Amino acid sequence: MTSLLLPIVGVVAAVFYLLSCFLTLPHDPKEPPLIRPQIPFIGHIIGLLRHGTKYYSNMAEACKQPIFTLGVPRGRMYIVTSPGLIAACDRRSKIVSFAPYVVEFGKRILAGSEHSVALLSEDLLEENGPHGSLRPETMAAMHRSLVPGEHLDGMMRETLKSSTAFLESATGGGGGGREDLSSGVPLFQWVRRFMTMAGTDAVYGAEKNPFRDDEVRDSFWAVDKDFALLGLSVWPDMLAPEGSRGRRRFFRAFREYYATGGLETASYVIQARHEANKKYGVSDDDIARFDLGVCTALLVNTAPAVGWTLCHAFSDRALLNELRQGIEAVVFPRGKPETDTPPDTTVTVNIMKVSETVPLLESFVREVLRVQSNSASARFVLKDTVISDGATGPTYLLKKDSFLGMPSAPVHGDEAVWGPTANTFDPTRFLPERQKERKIPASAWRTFGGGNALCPGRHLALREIMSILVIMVLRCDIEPCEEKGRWKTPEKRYHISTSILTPVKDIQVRIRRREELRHVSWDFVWAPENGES
Ligand code: HEM
Repeated sequence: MTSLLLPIVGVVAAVFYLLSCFLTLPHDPKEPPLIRPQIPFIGHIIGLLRHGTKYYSNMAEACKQPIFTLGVPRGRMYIVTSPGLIAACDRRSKIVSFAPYVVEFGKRILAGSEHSVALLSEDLLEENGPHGSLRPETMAAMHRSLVPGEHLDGMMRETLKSSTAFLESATGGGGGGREDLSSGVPLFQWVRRFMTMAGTDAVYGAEKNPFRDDEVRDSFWAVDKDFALLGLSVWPDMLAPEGSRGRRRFFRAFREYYATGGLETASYVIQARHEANKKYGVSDDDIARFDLGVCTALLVNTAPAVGWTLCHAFSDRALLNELRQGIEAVVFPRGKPETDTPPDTTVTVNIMKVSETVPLLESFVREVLRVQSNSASARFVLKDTVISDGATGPTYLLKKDSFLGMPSAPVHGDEAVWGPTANTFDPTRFLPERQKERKIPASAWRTFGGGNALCPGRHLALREIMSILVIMVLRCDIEPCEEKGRWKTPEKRYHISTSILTPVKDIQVRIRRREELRHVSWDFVWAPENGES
């Protein structure tokens, strides 16, 4: 019997050895420690397919390393969880680069022409500087147009015009409103509807915004729904028919937008991007395709972020009261108008002033984004490089052609960084006075990523979220239809296209105007106090 078993064991060992030579790349002891999967070779892939980006958190929790290597067939993935090493990667962001993902996105999701993909692939290491190739030039244009200042203020005015028009007609001026929100709406879906319009009106100009056509709006969200399948780039019409059709409809709408003078009514960010694209010879057809990328960045995170913000605010009575009191102290310096005030009394609310005067608003929104963020900050190592945590920390070799991820969830839940309350929701965490208590490294708040891929839309996103929060807290009450009005934290769905998660099942809520302020008409504006823009 033993004589029979020995050759079998020998053959199995030889096959295993050959497979491991073929499937796994050699691991240098100078690289981050290797975490072997429970199922040889493919265990990490199965884990990622089953758990999505949550798998990084599971592995980080299990191995408790500041950086580690996951071996996958013919490749390696480095996962970074310590803020010091994240900062080191961000400082090398031309080598530990986001650019290859933009090329893949351009190829697979935007279905760009060979010419435009070649343009995106030029000078990946950015050796020719910020004006030497298409991607850095376009990103420079976006950062320039989305920093706080007159262009951003202009976009905020459009956002408010669009969202308040929707909310006014939905929740009604004085009366019930166009929609019967008091009998229940799915909160995240409802928010997504008006945030889609508000965001795209601000960026493309309300007059010719292609999203004014419901079919274009639905087409965009069909693409988002089929994002992973479209990303496979294999028979999109068969595997993702809705997304593929939606993509064609979207491209057609944006070609028409530019052909009919849309650029003249667009915001500065679209004009600046257009100029950069034209400088490098991107065709009109590809410019329309690139706009699918703009809309994805603009909408897929901001809409669920507003949904979560409303959930957190309205599910905690004490917090809601504190937010209301803070906002009302700015809006009604002489006290709330009496209920017998004439019904046409209009109160003008400068949201910019409110958000500057009530620091709890921004602190609260940042905390919502901390707990609901699941960004991956995916990178590709373009050259062998060595990183270390500070001047004296251990060093790690990162090998060329490896994937590197800096997932936000493990850093956002790290007690060594945030203290013992890391895993609880604390709306005051980001208040300026609390920041003095505990020094949080800038690289520990990863909601908007970092390095040269840092989200250029972060100021716009924060302002949009705070504005909707102020409007809803002042005007409305929201309560779930089920569970006798009690809020229940919904289970979250992990996506590959978004950093902010969405609920697996939407929350059915009743939205009503606040009874005691039913007689007030509101005018929400965004205006710098010095009136410069
Ligand atoms: C709550 C809302 C938002 C969140 C959580 C968010 C988050 C992110 C994250 C995590 C990244 C990748 C950064 C990295 O890998 O290090 C990113 C990139 C980007 N975001 Fe945002 N974002 C939001 C809203 C916006 C908005 C409103 C815009 C406006 C257009 C925008 C435009 C972009 C662009 C263009 C990039 C790509 C940057 C590059 O290629 O270098 N985002 N965002």
